[in-house]
Amino acid sequence: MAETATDTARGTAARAHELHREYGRGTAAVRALRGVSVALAPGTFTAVMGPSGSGKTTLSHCLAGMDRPTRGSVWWGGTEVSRLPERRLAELRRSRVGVVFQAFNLMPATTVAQNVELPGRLAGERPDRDRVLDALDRVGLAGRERHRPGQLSGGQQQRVAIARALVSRPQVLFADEPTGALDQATGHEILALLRAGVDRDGQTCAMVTHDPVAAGYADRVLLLADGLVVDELDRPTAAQVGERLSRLGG
Ligand SMILES: Nc1ncnc2c1ncn2[C@@H]1O[C@H](COP(=O)(O)OP(=O)(O)OP(=O)(O)O)[C@@H](O)[C@H]1O
Repeated sequence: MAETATDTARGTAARAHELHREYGRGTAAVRALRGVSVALAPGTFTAVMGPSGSGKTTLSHCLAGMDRPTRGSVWWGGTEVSRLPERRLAELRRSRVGVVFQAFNLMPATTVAQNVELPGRLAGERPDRDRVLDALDRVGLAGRERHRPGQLSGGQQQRVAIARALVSRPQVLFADEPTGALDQATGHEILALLRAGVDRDGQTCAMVTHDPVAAGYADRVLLLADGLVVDELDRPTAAQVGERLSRLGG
C-alpha cells in the first residue's frame, strides 16, 4: 500500500496497516493478528493491552521489525519495512527502533558502558563514548558506567537496558512488560522515566503491559482481543483501563 499524502502530512513514527499474522498452517494455524491497523504519532506514549494471547507481543514485534506479518504492511515514517530484505531490515532496525524487555538481558561480565555499546559493536561500529554517556545520563545512571550489572539493583539494570535501547536515538522505543520483573515502586520509576523520555525528548514509545497502573502513564491505550483492536482510550486513568480490561476478561 502506498503511503498517502494525508499520512505523510500527519506524520507517524510507526504504523501498521491491516496486519495479519498467522503461526503454523492448516488446522494447527493460530491467527495471532487478524487485521490490525495502528499508528504511533511522534512524541506519544501508547500502551498495548488485552487478555493473554490477544496478540500484544505479536503486534509489538511486527511493528518493531522483529517479526514479519503474514499480510499487511508496517511503516517507519515513509519506509515500508515489512517488504525489506532481512539484511536491510536489520540495519534499519538498529538505527530506528529500540527494544526493552521484561528481562534486562545484560552481559554480566562487562561494564554498564560496554553493555550500552554492545549493539553498535556487534554491527561493527566504533563506540561513540559521548552518546553512551548521554544515554546513561538520560536514564539517571551518570557515573555508573564502570559498574557491572551485578552491582546494580533491578531497577538500575532496567535503566541500563533502556540506555542500550536509546543509544542509537531510535524513532520508536518498544517496551514489552518493562516493569514485569520489578517491585511496584521501582516499576513506577521506570514508567516515569519512559514518560519523561516522551515529554522531555519527544521520544515515541509503545509499551505492552498487563498492568492498568502502568497503562495510566500512556497517552493512549489500545485494547486487543483475539487478534483485533477492539477499543481505544485516550489519556486513560488506571481505573478506566482496569474496567475496560475486565470487560474483555483480561
Ligand atoms: N512463535 C509462535 N508460534 C506459534 N504461535 C504463536 C507464536 N507466537 C505467538 N503465538 C500465538 O499467537 C497468539 C498471540 O500471542 P501473543 O504472544 O502475541 O499474545 P499476547 O497478547 O502478547 O499474550 P501474553 O499476554 O500471554 O503475553 C497466541 O495464541 C500465541 O500462542
